[in-house]
Amino acid sequence: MALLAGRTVLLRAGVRLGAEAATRGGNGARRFASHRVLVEPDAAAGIATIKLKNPPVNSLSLEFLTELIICLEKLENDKTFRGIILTSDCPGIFSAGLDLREMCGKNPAHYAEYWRAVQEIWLKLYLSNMVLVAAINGASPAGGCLMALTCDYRVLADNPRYRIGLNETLLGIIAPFWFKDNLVNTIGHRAADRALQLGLLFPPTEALQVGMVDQVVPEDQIHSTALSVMSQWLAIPDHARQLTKSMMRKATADHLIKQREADIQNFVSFISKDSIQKSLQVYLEKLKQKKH
Ligand SMILES: CCCCCC/C=C/CC(=O)SCCNC(=O)CCNC(=O)[C@H](O)C(C)(C)COP(=O)(O)OP(=O)(O)OC[C@H]1O[C@@H](n2cnc3c(N)ncnc32)[C@H](O)[C@@H]1OP(=O)(O)O
Repeated sequence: MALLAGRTVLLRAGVRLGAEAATRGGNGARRFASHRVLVEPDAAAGIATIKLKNPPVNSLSLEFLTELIICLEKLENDKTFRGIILTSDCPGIFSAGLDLREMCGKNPAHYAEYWRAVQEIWLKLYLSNMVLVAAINGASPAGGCLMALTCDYRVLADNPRYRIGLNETLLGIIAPFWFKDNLVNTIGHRAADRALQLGLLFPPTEALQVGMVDQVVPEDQIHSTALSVMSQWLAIPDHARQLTKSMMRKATADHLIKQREADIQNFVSFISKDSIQKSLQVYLEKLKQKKH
């Protein structure tokens, strides 16, 4: 995949992305943005803040995931940056998780392409050499929670509506083994067993108690807290921290890498089942009717 600044690019995945915009930020650093992924660089500090902007709920569509993957590749390859703060530009929502419309009423080739992108974003985030701090400023169910779980540190804004967890069973679907592995590594086996089976979405106090997040702070302090955590982590020599991160995470990532194709086939056959399609459609319909 290649990104040509200022041009429209056609990606291997067949997703057409709009032109990349580049402007100068307040500190003179280059600010770049795709349609849905805003990047605010602070070159002097070596930190880039990624703001997810796919309204209304930052659902992870194929196009959105593709933009995010490209953005992470660019930052990973740019020696200026040693840390990323991952946050949302959509008020009250970090991310609603995978886009249910990508998993409903499509063909097997589409499901396979979509799932490969989901795997890719997880691997990119989970194995990033940079320090990743999630500044979770909104609700964060399922795939939204998974993205946060890939980070090295999670700060959650203190608002009871901002629930976080892997709620897949509530939709009649099953979190894949690598979602489970990531959760177990974060909160331990017993808590993950309970949380996954019940599809628990934890409000901030409980999320902190169970270890799903590392810190809960008033909403207006979320970015400053993320910055101060980042500076602690960046005080560690990169090579030592990176090798340690890799030692801690490699086995979990390899578990997926070794069976990526089988995992895709498993997803495609599961999601194509009539009963699963029906459950997802009913769930989507309920979401839509909630307002009326
Ligand atoms: C081996 C097989 C393995 C299969 C594993 C598959 C793994 C899947 C992991 C996932 O991530 S599945 C997605 C799970 N996500 C959710 O359950 C979240 C659902 N959404 C919500 O709970 C709420 O929307 C919210 C995030 C709490 C926000 O609430 P709010 O009241 O602010 O907004 P809404 O009115 O509910 O939604 C606005 C708008 O957005 C649509 N929408 C919400 N979530 C999604 C989504 N995940 N995908 C697609 N669209 C979504 C919602 O339908 C509304 O649409 P409308 O057209 O404006 O009515």
